[in-house]
Amino acid sequence: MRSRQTCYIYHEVITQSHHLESNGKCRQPTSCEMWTNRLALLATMICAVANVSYTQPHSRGQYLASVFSDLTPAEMKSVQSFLLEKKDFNLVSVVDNLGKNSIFMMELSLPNKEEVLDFLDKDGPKPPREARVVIFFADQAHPNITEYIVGPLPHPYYCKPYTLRGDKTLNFESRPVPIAESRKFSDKLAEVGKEIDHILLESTGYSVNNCSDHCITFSDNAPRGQKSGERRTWLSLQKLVDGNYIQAIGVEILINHRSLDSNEWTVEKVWYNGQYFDSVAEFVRRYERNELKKLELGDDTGRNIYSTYIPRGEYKVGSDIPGPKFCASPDKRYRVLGNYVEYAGWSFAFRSRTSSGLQFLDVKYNDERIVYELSIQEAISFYSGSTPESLQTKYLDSGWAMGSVAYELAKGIDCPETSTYQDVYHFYDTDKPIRYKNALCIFEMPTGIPLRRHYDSDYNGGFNSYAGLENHVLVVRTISTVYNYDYIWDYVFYQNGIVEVKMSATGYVYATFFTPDGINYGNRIQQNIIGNLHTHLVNYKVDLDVAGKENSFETISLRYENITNPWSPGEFVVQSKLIRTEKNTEKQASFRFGLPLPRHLIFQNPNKKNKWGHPRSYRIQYNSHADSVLPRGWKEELSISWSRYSLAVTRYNEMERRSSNMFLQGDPWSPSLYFDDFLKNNENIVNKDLVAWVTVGFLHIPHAEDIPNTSTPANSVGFFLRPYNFFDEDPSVANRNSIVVKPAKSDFSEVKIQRWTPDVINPCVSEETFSYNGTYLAD
Ligand SMILES: Cn1cnc(CC=O)c1
Ligand SMILES: [Ca+2]
Ligand SMILES: [Ca+2]
Ligand SMILES: [Cu+2]
Repeated sequence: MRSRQTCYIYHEVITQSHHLESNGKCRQPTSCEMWTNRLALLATMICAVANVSYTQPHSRGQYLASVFSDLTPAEMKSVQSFLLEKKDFNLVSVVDNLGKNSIFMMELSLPNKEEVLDFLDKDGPKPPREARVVIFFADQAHPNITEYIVGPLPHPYYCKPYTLRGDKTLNFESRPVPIAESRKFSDKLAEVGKEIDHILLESTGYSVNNCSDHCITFSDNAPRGQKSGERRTWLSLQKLVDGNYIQAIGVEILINHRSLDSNEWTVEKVWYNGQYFDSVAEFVRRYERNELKKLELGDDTGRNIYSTYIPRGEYKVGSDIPGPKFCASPDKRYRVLGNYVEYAGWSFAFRSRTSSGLQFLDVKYNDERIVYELSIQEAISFYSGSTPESLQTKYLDSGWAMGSVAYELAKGIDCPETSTYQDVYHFYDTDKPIRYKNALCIFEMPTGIPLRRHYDSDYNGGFNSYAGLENHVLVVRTISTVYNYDYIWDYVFYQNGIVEVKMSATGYVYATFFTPDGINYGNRIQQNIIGNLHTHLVNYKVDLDVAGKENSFETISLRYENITNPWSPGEFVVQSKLIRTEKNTEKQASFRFGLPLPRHLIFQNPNKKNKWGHPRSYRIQYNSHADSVLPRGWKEELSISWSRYSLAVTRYNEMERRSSNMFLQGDPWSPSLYFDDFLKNNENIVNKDLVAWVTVGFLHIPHAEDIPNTSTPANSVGFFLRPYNFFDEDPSVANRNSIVVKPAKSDFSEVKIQRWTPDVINPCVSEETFSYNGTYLAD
């Protein structure tokens, strides 16, 4: 019997037998229990025949959310076995096989939204589970990358070409660099090292071969060339010490690795101390003849500490005492059932998409859907510099396995110890599913600022009342480490219907060797190091379904008006007036990046009104400080055309599931996905299923304090989804944690405290009961 496989037959039969209410509770307890027992037995038997073990979903919500759950390791293995049996595919292991056919990646392929909604909302059939599989066919007359849909899971019998990218083909050179290819970079460097190690040793004290504790490593950059079809990568040589990313030694090498036979790879250029050479031989010859400006880094004993975490210096007040810790009661106020979460009014499903990262689905508040999908699409960092690598670097991180590099979270540092941690499985550049232990955390926390409060003074040293509500939020977090950088992805669910989406950047900056003109592109952040200017941009897909799928989009701006003062004739009053503008088409609803946005951006259902007659709406509010990274249409810019807009609103289209993909990094010049095409037909967006494509980011000019790491404070960007006349009042009024205090005696010697939760004394709740005085009289 296969392990960890979920079989939901029982639940489906139960649901369809109408013994369950839509909330998953038994309608007629006695007969339901009887059915439950009988069907559980039946289900166990059916599942056993189907060779899968039976797991009972705990709630209807969990059962429904399973339509979005990532592939299980068992499903991945069954897809792999099914494909390996296809003789015409001729698949072999990814290990050490540049020129062979192999499975590169697989992940869940979501069913169409229509089908999913039918299942979620109308008791329709559960759509079959399918995998999207990326295969590198290297061993062909025309090597190609082909994507397939394999299903139904867990026992696949079909394999169909993936058609959701339309007719755009994938250029073979656009494939991400697999580990097997990356290892060949090391081999090539070792080969080059044989010719240049004596120079490296003399110049830097470090070498590639026979180097003991003075070894050289490298970072490879991208894009890998200047035009479509190229695979030419600059390697920047660095000291192999902790924090090698900020330990460049002033040597960069350009490798042409287009051939699938690494013996045919060539070194096309060498850059050394600001000078270019056309070959390794030319470099060695000119060095030996003293025809170049030599590097002299000298003895670096004790000088590498800057890139480490080893404490140095001292605070005024000693920090050798452990700091306060996060404390939570063991009775959690949220429920995590597989990929389904419930918290306060919220419920949602989530998954950790291998290709691009976290994706939230079917996000509901009080059982009403607000967002169908909220997901990361792409994270980029485009650089400037004076060294060949830095002026070339334009990273599109989904080309660097952004979704699959969410590693183990450290309890108490990356997330509170008391969080719920989940393992995540990926099948990416591997021959078997890989478990990423504790790669995702979910926790509730107090924000340390009230959600709302009011102190009602009597303006005479006392008060009429005090009332407040503590602000607790639920956070779902993963952290992707894309080589040097660590991106912390937070999704924060507030009790008042707000969702905050936030990316915080930390980790090592990407830094290059100091050259005098480097100062035009960054700050000198160590003796030999420039921190190069770059812009981080993140694109998100937000498929809001506000009070239904049929939505419209409106902006609100302010305009000054100059009117006659009605109560003082002859006087004029200047004030702001609301300008509400409904945007009718996709082009009207796309806003140039870098230009100020209208004050409010509102998604609404014009046919559903709140109690006060306003269309029920959600608003997107930005926290972003970036400008564009390249002129429109310039070469690599074509691959990030989503970055032309801080917001683009499109009509939902099943063919427009994502704005980016893992192949654009490899060929940004003739992109296999061109976001601007989504807007080309300029569809009408009034009363339609709408999708918002949100771009946020920040300019980063690394400075001395980015050593050793970029720190999270002040390096966060994101946006809020906030209710805007969606409710009739703040829905956090349902929260029972409110506290109201009123004087019980006119001399304030006693107060009356009103509360709706027990006043518990417990170190994780509080160390003393709540008390309040309220007066502000002099002692
Ligand atoms: C190699 N690489 C790709 N992306 C990064 C993060 C940003 O600089 C690094
Ligand atoms: Ca369109
Ligand atoms: Ca929508
Ligand atoms: Cu940065």
